[in-house]
Amino acid sequence: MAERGPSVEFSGSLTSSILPPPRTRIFKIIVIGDSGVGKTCLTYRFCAGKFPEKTEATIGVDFRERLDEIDGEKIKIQLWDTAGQERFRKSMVQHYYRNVHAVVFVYDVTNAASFRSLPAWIEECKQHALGTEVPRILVGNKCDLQDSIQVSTDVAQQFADSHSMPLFETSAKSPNRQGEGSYGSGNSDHVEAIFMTVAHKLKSQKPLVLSQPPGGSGGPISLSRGMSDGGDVARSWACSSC
Ligand SMILES: Nc1nc2c(ncn2[C@@H]2O[C@H](COP(=O)(O)OP(=O)(O)OP(=O)(O)O)[C@@H](O)[C@H]2O)c(=O)[nH]1
Repeated sequence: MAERGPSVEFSGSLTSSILPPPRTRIFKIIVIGDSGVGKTCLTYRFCAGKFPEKTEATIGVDFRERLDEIDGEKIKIQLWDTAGQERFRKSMVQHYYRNVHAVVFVYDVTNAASFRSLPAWIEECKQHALGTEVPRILVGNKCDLQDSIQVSTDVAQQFADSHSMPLFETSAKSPNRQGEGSYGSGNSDHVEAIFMTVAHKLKSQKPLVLSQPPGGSGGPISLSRGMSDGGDVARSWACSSC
């Protein structure tokens, strides 16, 4: 009869010193819309906490990241600031759409053409196999320019409803006008709250989708299927915190 070897019991503290530290989940959120609507400024505002002094047209894509703790879990919110100009997008476009967790469509409330372009941006997402299971939101930027508004909240809301997206109106430049939180008669949302709402939404979807070991971007990235709900996620969520 074979002898049993010594049994080893791990105490809680020993276990925790042996197990690798928990991985940091990464949420990849792409920000798309016409050139000049303020994608760079919005992503900069969220990641750096301020409005950039000067911006230039994005070429290809820029990444901005922010590490947050949501319900006790470290989450890396990775914003992909994509070029609005066609000539700066071409070679990169397929990279934007790989392993995307959420999409932020941006238009400029003072530029009706940027609003009319939205169906084309939605179509581009569709062509890259991004379905409605991937949470999408609509952001009307530059609400600080109250005298130049060309896209009313009503019209934007109808569009958002017809595409099952929550609508947020904001300003990357002065997101809450010294804390008043509103422009004119409408409400405007903080840039911070908008992206955090997306992150909370993603966090509430169970499976690990894209993860990276702690300690930076050098390590391997592992992938697994996400979006357990199966149903039409975009239809079922809205901003609760703004
Ligand atoms: N008043 C005002 N101006 C803004 C706001 N957001 C951006 N801008 C200005 O709009 C211009 C374009 O902003 P960007 O963030 O570079 O626009 P973009 O969408 O990233 O443009 P591309 O990189 O070409 O796709 C800049 O001059 C910004 O200063 C805002 O909330 N209010």
